[in-house]
Amino acid sequence: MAATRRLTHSVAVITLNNPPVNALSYSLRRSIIKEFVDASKDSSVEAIVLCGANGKFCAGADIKEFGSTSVDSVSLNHINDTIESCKKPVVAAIEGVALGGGLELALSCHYRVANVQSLVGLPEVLIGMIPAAGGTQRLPRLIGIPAALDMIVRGRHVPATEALQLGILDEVVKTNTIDAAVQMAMKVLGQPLENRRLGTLPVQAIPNVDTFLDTAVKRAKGQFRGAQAPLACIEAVKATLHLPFLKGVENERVLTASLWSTGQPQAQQYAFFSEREVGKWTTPSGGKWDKVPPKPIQTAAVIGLGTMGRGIVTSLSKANIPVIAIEQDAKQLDQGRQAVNALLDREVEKLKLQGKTSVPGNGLGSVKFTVDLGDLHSVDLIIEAVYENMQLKKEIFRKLSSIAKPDAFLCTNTSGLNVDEIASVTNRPQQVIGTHFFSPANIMRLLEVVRGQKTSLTTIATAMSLGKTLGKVAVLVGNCPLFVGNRMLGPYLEQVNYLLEEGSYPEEIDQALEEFGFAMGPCRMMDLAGLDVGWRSRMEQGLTGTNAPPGAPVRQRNGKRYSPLADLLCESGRFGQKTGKGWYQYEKAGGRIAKPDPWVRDFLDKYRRTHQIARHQANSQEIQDRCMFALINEGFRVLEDSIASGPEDIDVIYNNGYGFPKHRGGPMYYAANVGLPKVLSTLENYSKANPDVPSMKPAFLLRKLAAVGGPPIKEWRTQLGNTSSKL
Ligand SMILES: C/C=C(\C)C(=O)SCCNC(=O)CCNC(=O)[C@H](O)C(C)(C)COP(=O)(O)OP(=O)(O)OC[C@H]1O[C@@H](n2cnc3c(N)ncnc32)[C@H](O)[C@@H]1OP(=O)(O)O
Repeated sequence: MAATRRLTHSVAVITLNNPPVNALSYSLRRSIIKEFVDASKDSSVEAIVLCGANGKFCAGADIKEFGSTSVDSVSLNHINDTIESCKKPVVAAIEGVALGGGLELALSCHYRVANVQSLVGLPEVLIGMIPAAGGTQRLPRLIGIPAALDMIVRGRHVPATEALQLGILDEVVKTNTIDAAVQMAMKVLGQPLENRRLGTLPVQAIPNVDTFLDTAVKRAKGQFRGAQAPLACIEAVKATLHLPFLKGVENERVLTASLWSTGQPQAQQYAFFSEREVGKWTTPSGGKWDKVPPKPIQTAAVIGLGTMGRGIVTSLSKANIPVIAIEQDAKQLDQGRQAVNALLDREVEKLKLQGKTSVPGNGLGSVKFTVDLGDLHSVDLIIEAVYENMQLKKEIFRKLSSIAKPDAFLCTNTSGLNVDEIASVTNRPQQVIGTHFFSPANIMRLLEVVRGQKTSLTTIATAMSLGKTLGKVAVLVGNCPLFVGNRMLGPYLEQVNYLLEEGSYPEEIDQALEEFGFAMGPCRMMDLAGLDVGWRSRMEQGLTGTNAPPGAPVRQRNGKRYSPLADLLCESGRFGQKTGKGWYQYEKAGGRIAKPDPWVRDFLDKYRRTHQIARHQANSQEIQDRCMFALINEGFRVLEDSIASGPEDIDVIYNNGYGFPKHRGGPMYYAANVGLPKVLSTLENYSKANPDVPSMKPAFLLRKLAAVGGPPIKEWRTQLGNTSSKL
């Protein structure tokens, strides 16, 4: 990891080289400053170009070095100030990415030339930080407060063409970026540099700036629910209005220290690295991500064009994979076609904004709509996405066995059905795998890849690689009812129901969990998903309806506590958003604006009277603890059963599929942070008082880890040691 220097004409080209992304580690920074100072002193050098090796400019500070106690004598701020004040023109040649400290470095150069394919941005907020190497001070001085604030608070990766329009870049090129930067350096020789030093420029005034910033704070509080970094970003940008540049940079440092003390950056950086770690899957049979090459997927098919199927088709097309989309009859096919086309139109609009419409077909894979399963004879991978019915799925997989080419992969999009049972009806169980997409599938980042007993390593590698191609974060999980995410949701929602029975109202529970940081409280989530889904499943399990055991106590099943509340809502036609009524009332069937419903309050009050339940109104802390610890406890059981290979996998699933607040790291990271002994004792107390709620009985693994003092999360895997593996 070093910066190297060569001379082209009279231009010194300094190349940052620290694979894979030229992160600004301590040693790279030391090397950059040495080469830069040497070049600026060298009389044969008239101008300097900064560029990155391996087609990338720089992805910013080395996140792995954050929090390290080593003395940092070469700060990025020092480098940036040295560059900016250089008397020779300095040009940044941006290829690939200039992110975070990478863009801050480029902003301290006097000119910026970028490749048309490159992305620039200040995404520090996504790892719980602010751009603290002068980014919050230089960018507003360059492009104005509104545009800078938008980029910094959202952490957006901005395509080069947009960055050119914003004024971040001086030139965008399609061919050799470094040559273009050298040309630019030669062209500007002799021109004054004063107005190119962003740190010396005033920030452009905007009308009603205070109102503008207050609105930004309100919006960020609503949108990011408890995350401190977006607010600190606004605070830092605001300082450009009343502090001189150097004081503004000092303020960045103070804000960073204060953020660090909240623990949120550490949690978000754990989440960042966990997302990358889950791609490095292993299996106990010795399979490993870097040993098993995936098969290329040139064509794909999706069976079923309901909500999930439409999103999956769109997702494949977006990744430029030609898709065959299948429905069972002409009417449903037509509905599916219209819906997919509408989704694809939106994608084209987005590509237009990114200036990417010159690619043939707009860079989208073609979609062929058909009702003929026979059309699938030559596709590489088929995703079945019909509704959750085992018999129907088996029937389709039986047919696919004879239709699909022998080496085709068969995927089932299920949120919890047994992948082995589906695979068992095929002539190729080794090529069958579960791909659990999350709705809307063209937007949600999570993909649970569910491995069956007979799934081959090549099939795993191919499904995991497909997930990456689709821009998703794919997590390999074992096959058990409901897999990881939905399985953990069970005990969480059980607590929600018990809290409702005991005296909380839906809006109080939602408020407590939204304050915790969840994107959506559980009652609104159940309304969105449809209360009838769980009701049907409970009927099938014989817990309610005509199959329920005759004479069973209303609030008990098989000796365990049972809440019939959701069944009663469904019996009165309240299925959630789709019927305009559920735990809330909506403006119309299919409406989205949830309003507390006096009917529900009345219903809950009557229910308590009928069952003589003394009202207990839990406060926010109790609601959060009971729901979170129920979720976490099941997470430990998932680990005991080896359904997920580590706590990071669970956290990635929850952060990306269930709206868990990333600034808390994920449920398992949160547990480690709260302290496992505390989680254990809370569960023990609850369990003693409620022996009929087995889901709250502390998991064995939780006890085991708490007994050794609750080690840091990165040490948990070693304790998982001897568990029998289903992966
Ligand atoms: C104050 C704070 C300042 C000044 C900062 O600069 S904070 C850092 C700001 N930068 C970022 O947040 C960028 C983070 N990186 C990314 O968004 C992406 O990695 C990428 C867009 C740069 C590349 O994406 P992709 O091609 O998909 O590759 P991966 O994400 O898988 O990354 C490849 C490996 O590089 C490691 N990596 C990436 N960025 C950093 C970084 N800034 N510091 C340290 N390491 C980084 C990443 O973990 C991958 O590592 P391996 O998994 O391969 O070991």
